[in-house]
Amino acid sequence: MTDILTLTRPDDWHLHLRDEAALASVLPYTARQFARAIVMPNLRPPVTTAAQAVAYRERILDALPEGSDFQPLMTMYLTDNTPPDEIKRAKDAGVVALKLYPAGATTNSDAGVTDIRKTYKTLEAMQREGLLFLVHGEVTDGDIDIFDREAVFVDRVMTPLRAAMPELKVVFEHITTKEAAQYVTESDRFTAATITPQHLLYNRNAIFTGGLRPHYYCLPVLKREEHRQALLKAAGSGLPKFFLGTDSAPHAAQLKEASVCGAGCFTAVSALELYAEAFEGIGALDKLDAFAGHHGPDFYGLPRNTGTVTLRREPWTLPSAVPFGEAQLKPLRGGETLNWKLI
Ligand SMILES: NC(=O)N[C@@H](CC(=O)O)C(=O)O
Ligand SMILES: [Zn+2]
Ligand SMILES: [Zn+2]
Repeated sequence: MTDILTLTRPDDWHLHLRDEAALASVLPYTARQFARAIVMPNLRPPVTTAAQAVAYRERILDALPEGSDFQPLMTMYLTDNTPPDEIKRAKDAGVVALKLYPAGATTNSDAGVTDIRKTYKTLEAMQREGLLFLVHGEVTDGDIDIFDREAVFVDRVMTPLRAAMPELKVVFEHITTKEAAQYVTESDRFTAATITPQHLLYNRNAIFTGGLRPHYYCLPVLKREEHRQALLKAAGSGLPKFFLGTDSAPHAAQLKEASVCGAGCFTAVSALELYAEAFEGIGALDKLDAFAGHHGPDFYGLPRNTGTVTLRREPWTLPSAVPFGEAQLKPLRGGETLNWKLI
């Protein structure tokens, strides 16, 4: 049995850092575990211009702990009205990707895209400039069952999008279904996917075990066990199309535990430990290094990190709550024992 895991210093290819006091509270956890992260733009108001992305990057760098060399990789929020010529400015500003939030799909998505065809001119500019397109892959029609929204997105949006924009690099973010895993597995080298720790570790029963558990509620929502098994197979396959993206999404505990609970699981405190548990569960610990440290930078066309991090088999108790500005934040699995520990 392996007791020490040495991994290439990893990156988080899907992360929510928020802003201001919340940003200052959560950033150190990610900066401790990861060298770089793709920072999601769904602030209020969203990050829709290159200038806003540059300003947000400055706020992140200012909030970093002394001596940290963590690097935020910036994204912009695509709207129906993002002008194609903003893409050149984004590229020059070092923005690496734009994010698709179908309007109304998830947390802070009200300014999102109402019909993807409205954005095709801008997507063409991205394809030309080599910016990536990151998609929250759920349709939002009220008549589609929430558990089917990702599978329907594959047919209604992904397939036509790929045909229209064949050389645009697309990351299908936080995939949750066997349909999405299969779609990405069978697609060409321009399509990849991130997978979260919660979708590898839990099926939808986790939301309802002994009562309603808001901290297991994220979007896309946890699915049936057969889907979790398909995600484990994809993550543990060694295929370079699948890589680590925590989707760590902090919401104050008082808002998670309210009559209407925001979507998002906060996993930044113990992300690598949670992935190690998931990979160990399927006997694929040897595949974690490439999933966490190689496939992401290779797909983004960025250098892999040098240096390593070490996980040790050592039981420890995850704090049940951590400060979040003036409020509190409850990590997924808080108060429970984890078997791996980042040292
Ligand atoms: N994943 C979530 O449930 N929530 C994310 C938004 C998102 O990634 O969809 C958030 O910003 O809170
Ligand atoms: Zn999302
Ligand atoms: Zn997210």
